Amino acid sequence: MIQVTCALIESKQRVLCAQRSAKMSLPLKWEFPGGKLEKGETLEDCLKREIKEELGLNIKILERLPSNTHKYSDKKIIELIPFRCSLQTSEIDLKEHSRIEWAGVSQLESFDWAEADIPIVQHYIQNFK
Ligand SMILES: Nc1nc2c([nH]c(=O)n2[C@@H]2O[C@H](COP(=O)(O)OP(=O)(O)OP(=O)(O)O)[C@@H](O)[C@H]2O)c(=O)[nH]1
Repeated sequence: MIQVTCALIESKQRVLCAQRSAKMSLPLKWEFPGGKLEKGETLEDCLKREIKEELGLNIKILERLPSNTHKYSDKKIIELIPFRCSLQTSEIDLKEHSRIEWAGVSQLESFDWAEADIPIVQHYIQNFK
C-alpha cells in the first residue's frame, strides 16, 4: 500500500483544488496537491515538501482528516491522508498541475475528482459547511 498525503488548503472560505496534467497518471482528474511518503519522513514533512515542490507554497498544517484507502483498477492501493492547511505564503507557481481552482464548498462536487478523493470531498462538505 502506498501512503499519499494531500492538502486541503483553505483561504477566504475556499479550498485549493488542482487538476492533474495530461501527462500524469489519472490525466486531467482533480485532486488535492500532495504526494507519496518517502522513507523516514513524517506525514507532515512529506506534505510540506510536496506542496513546496508542486506549487512553490509554504503551508501551515491545521488538522488531520480521516484517510481513505482506495484500490485503483490497475491494482494499485493507496491510502490517501488529507490535512486541512492554511497558507503561509500565497504566490503560487504551478510546476506539475495543469491548473488550480479556489473552490467554495458548494462547488466541490462539480469537479471530476480522482476516485480516491471522493470520500474525502464528501467528508469535507459534511463537516466544514
Ligand atoms: N497528490 C495526490 N495524489 C493522489 C490524490 N488522489 C489520488 O488518487 N492520488 C494518487 O496518489 C499517487 C500520488 O503520487 P505522486 O503525486 O507522489 O506521484 P505521481 O503522480 O508521479 O504518481 P504515479 O507514479 O502513480 O503516477 C498518484 O498515483 C495519484 O494518482 C490526491 O488527491 N493527491
